[in-house]
Amino acid sequence: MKSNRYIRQTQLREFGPLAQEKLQNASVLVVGLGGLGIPVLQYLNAMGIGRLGLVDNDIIDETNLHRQVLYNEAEIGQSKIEVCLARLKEQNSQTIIDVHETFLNRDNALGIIGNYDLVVDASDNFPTRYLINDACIIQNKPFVYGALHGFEGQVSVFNYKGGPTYRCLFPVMPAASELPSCDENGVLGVLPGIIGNLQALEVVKMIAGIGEVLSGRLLVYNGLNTTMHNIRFSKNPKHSNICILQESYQVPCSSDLEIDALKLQDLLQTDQPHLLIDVREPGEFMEDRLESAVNIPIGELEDRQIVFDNTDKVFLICQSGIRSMQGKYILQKRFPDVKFINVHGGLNRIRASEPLV
Ligand SMILES: Nc1ncnc2c1ncn2[C@@H]1O[C@H](COP(=O)(O)OP(=O)(O)OP(=O)(O)O)[C@@H](O)[C@H]1O
Repeated sequence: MKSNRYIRQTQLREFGPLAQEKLQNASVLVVGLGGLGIPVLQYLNAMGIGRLGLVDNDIIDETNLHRQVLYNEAEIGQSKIEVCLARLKEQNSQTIIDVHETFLNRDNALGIIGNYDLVVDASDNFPTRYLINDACIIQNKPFVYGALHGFEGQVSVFNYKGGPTYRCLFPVMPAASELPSCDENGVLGVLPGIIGNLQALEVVKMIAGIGEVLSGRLLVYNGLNTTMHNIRFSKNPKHSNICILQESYQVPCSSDLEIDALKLQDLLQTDQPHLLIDVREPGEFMEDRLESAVNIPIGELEDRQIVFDNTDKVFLICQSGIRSMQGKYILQKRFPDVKFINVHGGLNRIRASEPLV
């Protein structure tokens, strides 16, 4: 008997029964069953992706519940993958679901990823993200990236039809001191829902062959002022020719290349020559900026001419400290003799500390 299950999406002229059939024939691996992975899986499963792969080895914690909305109170302490499997089966009995009850690592990545058409990175750490990137390059699979920090989220599609990869944008893994500390890992429950849904949409567009895939563009969503910016970037063959996985994927130990945003203003008032580069988009810069900042959007850092004069320190700032950290890597590679310092916490941290007028 013909089912009406997908009729409300097959009715869309640009989508139609053919695209539905493509979803049915597709396989997608989702790495991480947390804040991002759950909305991704619920929608891909509901929309009729034929085969889904789940990877995670975590258990449900009470602090997950405000954003990982598939899990409930009675399931605290239970395996995420088991609970997910049961829920997804209830939701759509036709989907084939593979479970990989493990963390993706250097030894299992190629074996697991090789079985799927594309990968969704819904993890929460840099080693996993770089591992997924490298394994996807080796196996020629696209991967959909999503990341969160505070009220900001990022989405992109890497390695799509030979397009730019994660390393074209962020060549090397940030060092330990450049990562947000544990007490700054807060996330508003709804934000992963928004970012995860954008990831799911990119998956569906790629498989169905509709719309314009977010390849070569980093979408930055700011939940506080409800803005979305696209940062364009291109392929860099230096960073995208990968044939084997690295020996290990670990956050490197680190140095002193970061300053707390609250200390920045004191420092700017000293006589020491400095340059403060704001790597946000021009629209964001016009809305709010520090007085001495010059604006060079992150997408222009690779090519724009920059004059350092006698400056021995260059500070990089953005809204939350994430894009500026990424900008630091781009500039450090271009100008190895200059000291670039990321402003940790960015403008958000400075503005939050100011008294209300
Ligand atoms: N290498 C990996 N392989 C598979 N899953 C991973 C890997 N690294 C992280 N994950 C999973 O990705 C998910 C990320 O979820 P999320 O960012 O919402 O945070 P969490 O780890 O559940 O919670 P918290 O950060 O509060 O401890 C987690 O379930 C985590 O176990």
